[in-house]
Amino acid sequence: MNTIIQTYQLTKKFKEDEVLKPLDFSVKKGEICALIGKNGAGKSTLFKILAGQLFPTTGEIQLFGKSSKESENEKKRMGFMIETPAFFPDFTAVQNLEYFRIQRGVVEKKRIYEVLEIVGLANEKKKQFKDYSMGMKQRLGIALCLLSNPDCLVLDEPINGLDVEGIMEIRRLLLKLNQEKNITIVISSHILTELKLLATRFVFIKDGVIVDDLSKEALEEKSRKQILLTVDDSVKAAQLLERAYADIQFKVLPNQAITIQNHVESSGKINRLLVDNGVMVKEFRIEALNLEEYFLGLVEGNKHD
Ligand SMILES: Nc1ncnc2c1ncn2[C@@H]1O[C@H](COP(=O)(O)OP(=O)(O)OP(=O)(O)O)[C@@H](O)[C@H]1O
Repeated sequence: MNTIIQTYQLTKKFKEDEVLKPLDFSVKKGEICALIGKNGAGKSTLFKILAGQLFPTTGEIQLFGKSSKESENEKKRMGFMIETPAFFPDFTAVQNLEYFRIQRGVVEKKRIYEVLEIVGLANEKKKQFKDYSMGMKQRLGIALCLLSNPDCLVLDEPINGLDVEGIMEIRRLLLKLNQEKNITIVISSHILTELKLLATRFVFIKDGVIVDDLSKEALEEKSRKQILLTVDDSVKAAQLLERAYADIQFKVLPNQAITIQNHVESSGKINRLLVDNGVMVKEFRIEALNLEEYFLGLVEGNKHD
């Protein structure tokens, strides 16, 4: 069974507010799948539904090929960190994990020492949770997810608020879990540069809709180039572009400059479109696009600065 998570036409409404539109989201075994979207795009809502913390309004979820109604055993193969767990501030890592181990009644005590070893906290025997750095706290959260020996981890913004060192520690840990322990990972974050270093697949969500779904290679290929043009009337140029290409992704920059992230292969037609409609094109070139701009183009849509 290669598909670990699959949703079919999953929707979620809060009163009249449809925050997930019919969503087919899937994760395959071995992937590190990044879920990328702006605040409020629906990432946590999707994760909470997968974790069983929220009910979907409509739609279906399968975990490891079993429908959610019959997937009690499959749920145990998942580890979720959706909010930072409520650890006891005065407890050490071992005491905190022991509390949750007993509460969940899942595993032998020796697993606590194994997971602390995995997340690099095995030597922090005496330190209380309140004296941990943010990175250590997040790693303890991941250790808690690992207690039940899951095959798949779902982590909602695990690197939020961490400094560079903390982020690197989490990256190393997640890569180790994926590559050495064969754990599939789903991760959301706003730190795009970090996701690029980590993820093998990129799913972009905007207003509850998946707007793109790319492998690492496809993302690199797709985001390689953009058109940069300078015109005498960027507002008119923007209107012409929108009218000619419904799905065009572009940004209007200061000084009458515009960058266009897709339709790069139609650069000649775009130039002619503008000129034929009375826009003076002062500069027109194709340049390399960095990945951040591609990410932002997708999750923000056309942006007029
Ligand atoms: N319990 C709730 N009741 C009503 N609206 C909610 C509830 N939970 C989330 N929402 C709304 O659903 C939308 C999606 O929220 P969600 O937390 O899933 O976004 P997100 O992509 O995780 O954002 P962020 O990056 O800020 O965490 C938002 O408009 C939010 O206000």
